[in-house]
Amino acid sequence: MTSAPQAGPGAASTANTPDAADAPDAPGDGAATSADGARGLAERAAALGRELATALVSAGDEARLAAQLRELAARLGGLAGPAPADGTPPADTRARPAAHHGQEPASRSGAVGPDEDDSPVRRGDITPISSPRNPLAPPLVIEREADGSAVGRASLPLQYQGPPERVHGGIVCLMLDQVLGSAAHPKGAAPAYTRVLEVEYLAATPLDAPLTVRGWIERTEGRKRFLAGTVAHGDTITARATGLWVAPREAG
Ligand SMILES: CCCCCCCCCC(=O)SCCNC(=O)CCNC(=O)[C@H](O)C(C)(C)COP(=O)(O)OP(=O)(O)OC[C@H]1O[C@@H](n2cnc3c(N)ncnc32)[C@H](O)[C@@H]1OP(=O)(O)O
Repeated sequence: MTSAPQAGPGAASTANTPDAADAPDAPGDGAATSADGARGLAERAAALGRELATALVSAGDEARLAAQLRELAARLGGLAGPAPADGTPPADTRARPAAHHGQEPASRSGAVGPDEDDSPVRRGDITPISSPRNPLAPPLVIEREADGSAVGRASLPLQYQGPPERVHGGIVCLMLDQVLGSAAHPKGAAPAYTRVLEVEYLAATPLDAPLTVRGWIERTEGRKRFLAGTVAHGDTITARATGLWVAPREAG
C-alpha cells in the first residue's frame, strides 16, 4: 500500500471531484455570476444535464415528460442569466480552449491530488465517470484515504441501468477503472495507464443506492503497479477487480 496523495492520469481524473463544502449550489439557483463562474456554471449545467438524462429514460407519459422538459429548460435558461446586448458571452463564461494532454493532475478539493492550476480545461476535469462538469458522469466523488487507497462514492440513477434495476456492468467496470487508476498514482508517481483490468461481478449492483468503490495498490514492480478493488452496496461486495497499471517505458 502507498500512503501519500497521488498524482498522475488516474489521479487527475478523480481529483476534480468537489468536496461537499466545495460543491456548487444546487442547479436552478440562478445565474452563475461569481468569480469562478465558468466552473460553477458548467457544473450547474451538467447537473441539469443529468436530470435531463434521467427524465428521458424514465417511464412516463409524454405530457409528464413535456412538463419536465419545460421546467428544466427554464432552469437552464435561468443559469445563463440575461444575454448581453451585443450577444458576447461574459469573459468568465467564454468557451475554453481545447483540452491539452499534459500529465498534470487537477484537484478541486485538494482531497485527492494537489490543487488544480488555472489551466483551461484539465484532463481530469472531463472524465465520463467522475467529472462534476460532465453530464455523462454521475459524478463519482473520489477521495484519498490516509493509507493511500482511493474511495469513490456515488448513487447511480436510471440512465446507468443495464439489466432491470441493476447498474450496467460496463459502468461498474468504469467506476473500478477510475478508482483503481486513482489509487495507482501515489504522489510523485509517473503517469501509468490501465494495462489489465479484470472484473468479477458477484452480485447485483443496485441503482439509486449508495455505492462505495475502493481501490488500492497490492504491489509495485518497477513501472508496473498491481491494483485491487471492490464495489460495495452496504456490506455487500457486488464486484471486485484486479488490475495492472503500467507507466510507459519513456516515463522512466
Ligand atoms: C489524466 C486524466 C484522464 C485519465 C482518465 C482516467 C483513466 C482511467 C484509466 C484508463 O482508462 S487508462 C486508458 C486505457 N488504457 C490505455 O490506454 C493503455 C493502453 N496501453 C498502453 O498504452 C501500453 O500497453 C502501456 C503504456 C500500458 C504499456 O506498454 P508497453 O509496451 O510499455 O508494455 P507492454 O504492454 O508490453 O507490457 C507492460 C508490462 O506488463 C506486463 N503484462 C502485460 N500483461 C500482463 C498481465 N496480464 N499480467 C501480468 N503482467 C502483464 C508485460 O509482461 C510487461 O512487463 P515487463 O515490462 O516486465 O516485460
